[in-house]
Amino acid sequence: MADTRPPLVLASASPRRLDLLARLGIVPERVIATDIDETPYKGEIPRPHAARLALAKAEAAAALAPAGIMLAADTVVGVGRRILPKAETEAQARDCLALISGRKHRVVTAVVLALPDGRRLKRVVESDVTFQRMTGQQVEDYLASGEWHGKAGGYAIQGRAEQYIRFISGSHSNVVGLPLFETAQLLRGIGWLRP
Ligand SMILES: Cc1cn([C@H]2C[C@H](O)[C@@H](COP(=O)(O)OP(=O)(O)OP(=O)(O)O)O2)c(=O)[nH]c1=O
Repeated sequence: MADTRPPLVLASASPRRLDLLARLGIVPERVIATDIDETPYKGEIPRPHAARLALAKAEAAAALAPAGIMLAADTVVGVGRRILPKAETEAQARDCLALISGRKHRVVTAVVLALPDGRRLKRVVESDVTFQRMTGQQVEDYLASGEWHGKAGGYAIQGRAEQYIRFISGSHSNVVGLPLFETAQLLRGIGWLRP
């Protein structure tokens, strides 16, 4: 039977999100990389920040592909009320690691669907990640790997950082960048995926 569903557009430049979607059996019709300002507002805390940016990415893509269903997400690493940066320099990554080493932090991913009829659906998912206390040598080794580059909180659970992660509470895919359980639920809710 012909597929009459609106095309699904991934509003993200992240190769990880494409890979995660593939695990739901989904290959988006199109990928639109958005370029929005990701600077937190003054005093903005992780959860509303992630939700605001995911919606902004969805809206930016919807303006380019109004007939499609936009799927956008934003992942933020928070320590308390503080939002850690996407580490662009080694110094930033070092600061992030110093903050998360030996303690628990929160990873928040907001997922937004923007539908052609104007509806906007959102789920915000939180996972807690506990790092062991990293030795100075471990920090140096990790920095030398370069895996921190461009990553929220200065690490990527899907790489060698996982050896320092003692415990995770919540969704692993959420930490990587797209919570698969909730994303599938959203897509089933609009009838795009079979129940
Ligand atoms: C904590 C953590 C973050 N990250 C990364 C994923 C993202 O690159 C980054 C969060 O930034 P995002 O702004 O959510 O995503 P992005 O810049 O990769 O893509 P786009 O904005 O186009 O959707 O942190 C990991 O890959 N693994 C992890 O364990």
